[in-house]
Order: sequence, then structure tokens, then C-alpha cells
Amino acid sequence: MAEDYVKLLKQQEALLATAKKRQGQLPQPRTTRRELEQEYERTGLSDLRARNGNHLVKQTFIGEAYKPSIADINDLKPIHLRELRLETHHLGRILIVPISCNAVRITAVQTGIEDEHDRVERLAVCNTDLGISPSQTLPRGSVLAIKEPYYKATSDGGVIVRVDHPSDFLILNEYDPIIPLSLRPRVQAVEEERSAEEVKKEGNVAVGLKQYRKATRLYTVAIALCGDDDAMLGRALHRNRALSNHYIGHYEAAHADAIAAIIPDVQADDTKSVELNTKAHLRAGRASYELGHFEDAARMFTEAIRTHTDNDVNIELARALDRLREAKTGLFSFLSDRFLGGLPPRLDCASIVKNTEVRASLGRRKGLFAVKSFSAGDLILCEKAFCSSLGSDDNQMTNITINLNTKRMSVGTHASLHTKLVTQLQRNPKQASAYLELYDGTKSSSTPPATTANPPIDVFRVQSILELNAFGLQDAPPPSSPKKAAKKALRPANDSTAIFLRASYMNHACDANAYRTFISDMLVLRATRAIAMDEELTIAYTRADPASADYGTTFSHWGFTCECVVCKAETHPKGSISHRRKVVREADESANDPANEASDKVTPSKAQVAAAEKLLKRVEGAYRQPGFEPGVPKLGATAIAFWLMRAHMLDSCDPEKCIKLGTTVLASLGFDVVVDTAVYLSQLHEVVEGKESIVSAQYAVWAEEMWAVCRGSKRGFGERYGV
Ligand SMILES: C[S@@+](CC[C@H](N)C(=O)[O-])C[C@H]1O[C@@H](n2cnc3c(N)ncnc32)[C@H](O)[C@@H]1O
Repeated sequence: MAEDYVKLLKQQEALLATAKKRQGQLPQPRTTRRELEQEYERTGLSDLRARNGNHLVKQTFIGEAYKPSIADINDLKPIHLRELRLETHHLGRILIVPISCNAVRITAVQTGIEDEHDRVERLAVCNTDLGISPSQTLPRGSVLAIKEPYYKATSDGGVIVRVDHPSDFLILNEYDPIIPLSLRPRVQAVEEERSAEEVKKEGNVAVGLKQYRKATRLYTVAIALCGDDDAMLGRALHRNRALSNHYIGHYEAAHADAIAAIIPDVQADDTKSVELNTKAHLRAGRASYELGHFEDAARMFTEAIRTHTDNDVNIELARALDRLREAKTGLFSFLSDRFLGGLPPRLDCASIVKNTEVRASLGRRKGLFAVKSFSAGDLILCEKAFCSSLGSDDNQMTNITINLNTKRMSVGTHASLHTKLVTQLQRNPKQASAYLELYDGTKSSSTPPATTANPPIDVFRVQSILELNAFGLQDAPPPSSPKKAAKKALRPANDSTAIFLRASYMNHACDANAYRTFISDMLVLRATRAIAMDEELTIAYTRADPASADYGTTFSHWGFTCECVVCKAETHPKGSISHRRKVVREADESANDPANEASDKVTPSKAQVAAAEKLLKRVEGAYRQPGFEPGVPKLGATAIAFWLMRAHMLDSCDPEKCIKLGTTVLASLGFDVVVDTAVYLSQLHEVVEGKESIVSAQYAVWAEEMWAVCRGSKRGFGERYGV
């Protein structure tokens, strides 16, 4: 499968090179308006998705990166469709065109545009909000401004105006003076004569119709018309816009509007103003809650409750106080031993990150550090996802994203996570700066100083950060067996990915001191051993596969080579590497072979056990190599030693042999944990040494601790092991 992707990447690079050859050309019109209309009526998603067996596969190619336009719309010189040159960014120019077709969502939202000279073109707007229908993103009949337009040759030999950065296009208000007279609607007459009050009423109608984007635009027009003339009306407009902004997810703007709506110095008997302020406080509190600013949310709800004793507000305040408690104490109900209930895929909860700090990490830019000491099993942090894309959102479809800039390929929900992130960052610029601080793979990876208050979001940068920082919510870390790895090449569509702003700063170590797991969209990080204050926190990004021929390139996706003792030993230049890989592969295949089942139902035969014992001996022999001093984990022995331990336990003949095999499993892992093995060892020591066995008790405690490390909490341990 990986070869297929390399082929795809090469194909796209070749297409890009062919397209580049047409750079500067002025193609003649090939399509009529009618043809375009028909094309978009016909086009459905199914046309553009390749089928792979029963599985839908959607491919997204991230083309050559370019920066979003930072030019002011009024400083740009108009350009016509017939002047557009291929493979060119028309810097300093603006395209003002009506939308002439119904928009459809393919990978991007596509439609037809035409100018006043009756020239038509295809338009593709990428990275648009998934929650908005194509017809709302690009409403037919409305006039669009495209800043510094990019005209492209497509892979089928056609041409298209392509917008990658959502901030590079905007739907113009129909009265906007920038629209050429010939494109203005005939009825547009008296905008200047309309009052702020009239426009506000229109906004209220739009709210009534749930057209919150339109309402927000109208309130903005009304605020401009109102100026400083009428403070009361101005506050009312901000109060209304707080609501419409909230509905479209612009929480930062909603909060600012709600605060601007608060009437100062209100007397207690001025019931009308008191009521209006209650509304403003409520809206500010709700916006803060969505932004995870629970302290402010609680303050705002408390203010609202002072004048308004509605039970719903009490519930909202209680919720905000719960979040505050979680963030301060780390006591989450779903982490408690007794909590066994099912959980929604996205949790309503706070994060607790105060025991960690982002600091410089030698040779790795930044890292995450402990600000206090931890014992093994301790909770280090719990972090709610900043943005997540769940496989269940994607309807049994596998997304493949191939980035021609970074040459990285991602499979799973990365494509929709990218679109969601772009939307979220655009809506909430303060949050955007925290995301854009994350590592993007370049040497100068930090946010360039902003030239404007709300700099446009560079979608290519969002993508490269995503590639290096996203966590797969279900694999912590992914399986190492070749069979499972092969399956992973085309992950199931229900794979989920998320961004965690704090946990992303953790660097990799194979013998990591922390282990992450996930409860819904919450990342739970626990210490795998004692951690000193100021020690850097590390996790294993992925478990290297000791049977894989390309062990040394395991971390090439992230652009580093692991220098840990295991990786160094596994790639030691003087070792017989290919022989060891071969023996380990054989042992893994044998342990995972369904014909060698060792379970409560099937006890393996003596011949199978003898064959496995031989294999383990060969594996152990293959590890007598430079670099593998005693104490260095020998990962290739794990699967076969664990299989043997189970087989012997099922046969229940020789507890001492089982203990030996169990300790081989743990020694082979060195840094990893297998709770089953620890529980078995606890039981076996009890059999050999009696009920008072101290080693048995220690294994039992350790097993429970490690269960919590591996799963985030202890819930479920008792049920599985009957304790
Ligand atoms: C998710 S980021 C981790 C935080 C990052 N160091 C930063 O400055 O924001 C992943 C990147 O960190 C670096 N990194 C992580 N673990 C490393 C390691 N063990 N050795 C060298 N570089 C590492 C790599 O550049 C990798 O692409």
C-alpha cells in the first residue's frame, strides 16, 4: 500500500510539473455558462471518489504552498477573467465576479463564476467550513471578491480559479461600492439612506430565520452606521451580534460583543437595563465556556444570577464551577474507580496541565517539562482536545492526504481535521496563535510577527503543523506486529485524530517516562516511572517494529533519528541486523498465527510448544549482538515469550517455568508494560510461595497501577481480573 502512495505522490509531482509548463499562458474560453451550470448540476461526490473494494477512498492533494494575501481589498487593482494567466498568482489584483452556478462540495467547494464580459470559469474554494452547505459558502447570484487570484491548470487539462486560503475570498455586501456598476443589482438603491435601526431589524429577521452569518454581517453594517451617535443602540447591536457570532462559532468575537453590550453604572431599580445586562453577561459567559475560559464563564454567570434567578443559569454556573474544579484538582468523574458508564465521543470537561511547562529542549527546539515530581502511575496531565475529527464523522470513508510540500502522507481523518482546524482558527484568532506556535517542521518554526490584529490563516502551515502534531485517538501507541501494521496501512474509517496544544510539545523517547492514552477526546498522561521535578516528559510516538527491515527509518515522518539504547542497538553497524529481523519476523508470525491459538478454548499441543521454545531460543541467540548488553530491551522476544507463557499457563503444569517466561516478557519489553503478564506473575508467585507472597502482592499492585497508566484510569481492572 505504501508503494501505491509513493506512486500517487510521483504522479501528482509529474502533473504539477506539466501544469507548470503552461505558466503564463492565456487560455481561450472553452466552456459556456450553460455547460458549466449543467456540469455542476451533474457533479456529485460519487464522481470524484475512487472506490477501493467496498471502501470509499477520498484523496486530497495539498499543492504547492503560497502565502495568504495580506493586502487590503481597497488597495488591489481589478482584473478580469480574460486577463488571468495560468499557474500565476496575480499579486496586487482583485477579481470581482458574480457566482453563476449552484455550488457543490467535491474536495473543495466548486462553482462557476462569470464577469461582466460574459467570460465564465470554474472556481474551487478549498478548506471551507464543513458545517456550512456549499450553497451558503458560495451563494449563487452573490458577488465574490477574490484577492490576488490564482489561476491553475487542472489534471484533466482544464483550468480553474483556485482559492486555498479562506481569507482570500469574501462575499461582498450587495451594496459594496467596490462592485462595478455593471454588476450591481438594479434594486440596490438606498443603502446610504437606511438607518442603523432598519438594518438591525433586518438582522433580527435573519436571526429568526437562523441565518446567523447574514445576521452577523447586517449587525456589523448597522454598528458602522450607528457610530458613536446612539450608545444604547450600539450596545443593543453588540448584544445581538454576540448571539449570532456565538451560533457561527465565533466565540472570541461573541465574547467581545457581549462585553461591549454591558451598560455601565446601572441602578437596581432600572429593571430594563438590569435585564439587558443579564443577557450580556449570559452571552459573555457562554462564549467563555466554549473557549475553555471557565473562570471568566463562572464570573459572568454569577453576575447574571445576581439579577436573574433562572434555574438554567444555575445549571450553567454549576457546570462552569465543575470545570474549574477539574482544572484545579484533576478530579474527573470518569477517572474514578467506580465510574463505569459509557462516554460520548467528545467530553464536556476541563484540562489540567498546570504540572507541566513548555521549555527549550536541547537540540529539539521545545519540549514539555515536569514542574513537580511524580511517582509511577501518577496523573501528569489530562487534556481536552483542542480540535478533533472522529472517524464516525467521516461516514466509513478513508481519507488519504498527500502533501506535495512536505512529501508526507496521512491516512485517516487528517483531511477533515485540517478543514475543521482552519475553520476554528479563522473564527477564533487568539486560539490560532497558540496553534501556530506548534512545530511546523521548519528550522524557524515559530509564528512570524503579525502585521495585522487578525492575520490570515495560512492553510499550508496549518497542514504541516497538523502532520507533526496530531494524535491518533485510538492507537496509543499503534501495534507493532507486521500483520497489524499491514492493516494499518489502510486504516479503518473510524480512526480519529485530534490536536492537543500542550501534549504536542512532548518529544519522543522509546523508553519514555510517560504514557498517553485517551478517554473519548481527552488525553490522559501518566508517569511510567518516577519523574523528578524539571525532568523532560517524553512519550513513545510509535512503537518501533523489531521485525521491520526499515527499523532505522521509523521516525523519518517526524524528521529525526532516535538515539535511545534500543534504537542504537537495533541499528548497530556491527550487528547481524537482517538475520535478527528475519528470526524475529518468524517468531512474531508464529505467535500471531491463528493456527497456534492459545486461549481458554484451545490449549496448544506439545509439538507447538516445543517449536515455539526453539524459536524463542533462536530469537534470544539473535540478540547476542553488539549493543544488546544485559538490561537493554529485546523487543523481538516479547511476542513469542508471551505466547509460551500463556501456553504453559493453560497447561497449568509448571509455575516456575511460567515465572521465568513472564520475566522474559517483561525484560524483553524493558520499558513497556503488559498488565496480563504482571497479573499472571502475581498469581504464579502465590501458587509457588503461598498466599503471603510479598512478590505476588507487589505484582498485583503494579498490575493495577500499570492498568491505570495504559488506560488512563483504574476502571475496568476489577472486572477483567476478578479482583
Ligand atoms: C510534536 S513535536 C514535539 C515538540 C517539538 N520538539 C517542538 O519544538 O515543538 C515533534 C517534533 O519534535 C522533534 N523530536 C521529537 N522527539 C525527538 C527526538 N527524540 N529526537 C530529536 N527530535 C525529536 C522532531 O523534530 C519532531 O518532528
